[in-house]
Amino acid sequence: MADQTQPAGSTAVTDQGRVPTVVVDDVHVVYRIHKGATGGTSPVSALKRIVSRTNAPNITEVHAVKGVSFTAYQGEAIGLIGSNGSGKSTLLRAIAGLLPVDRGAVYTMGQPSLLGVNAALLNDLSGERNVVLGCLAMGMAPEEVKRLAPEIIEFSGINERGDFASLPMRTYSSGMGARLRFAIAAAKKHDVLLIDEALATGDRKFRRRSEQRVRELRESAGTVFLVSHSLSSIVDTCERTIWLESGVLRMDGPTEEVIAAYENQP
Ligand SMILES: Nc1ncnc2c1ncn2[C@@H]1O[C@H](COP(=O)(O)OP(=O)(O)OP(=O)(O)O)[C@@H](O)[C@H]1O
Repeated sequence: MADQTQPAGSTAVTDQGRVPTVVVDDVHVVYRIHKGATGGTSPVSALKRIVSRTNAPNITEVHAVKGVSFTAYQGEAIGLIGSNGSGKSTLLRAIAGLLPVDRGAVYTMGQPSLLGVNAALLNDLSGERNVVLGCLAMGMAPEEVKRLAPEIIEFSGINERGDFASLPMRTYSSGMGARLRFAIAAAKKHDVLLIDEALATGDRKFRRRSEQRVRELRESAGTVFLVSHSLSSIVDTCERTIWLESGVLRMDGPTEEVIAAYENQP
């Protein structure tokens, strides 16, 4: 959701001259899972319910994010940590505007870009074609795409073991696909870039390159969020970290302090 209280392009400067890019205000996200009275949501069970006129499906609720609030500023890289199922990916998707919030609100500068390992590229098209489509979809001009495409392919490293850029993406390993997705998204300057585990999928050499790129994106005044189970990636990339547990914000502060508390929990 875009900030409706600020006209586009305005820079409300608060808190010692820092420019806020994302304001998360008491956000709750609830997933509603439809469980059929006769078991399941398949067309077969739905038809059985219709024919037998049994009750509408039961709905189970999962309250994945519970009242989270924080403000992110321009130039910050913020790590999101927490155990499995603590709500990290859900919060990122809510910031990206891909999930509706149940209560509270998210205000962002521009449209945040979510870079996940599942970001959509077309498997039947070559890496090269996906680079072009991905860049056009991010709003780049065709000349800019033409200029940047070789750099993106090189950054992704997919051609290190042969000419994979001209082969369909379905021939890529999952790591190669993730690297290409990262390379495409990182080619553009984003006001707010959300990265979900993408760095963890590359090999060591690629990880170093991508961490360097995250630093550059930060320096070009964007805000970067990084969800990762690799605490070393978070330490190397982020100076601020938010720790979520069971959907609740447990701690928000300098990375070393938050990671020390996370590692020392009983
Ligand atoms: N599409 C969905 N439908 C229903 N419940 C979901 C869905 N996605 C996530 N959940 C639930 O929401 C909660 C938070 O999940 P989420 O994926 O945000 O956690 P996470 O911290 O990113 O986990 P992980 O570290 O394992 O990736 C979990 O209880 C999960 O079961």
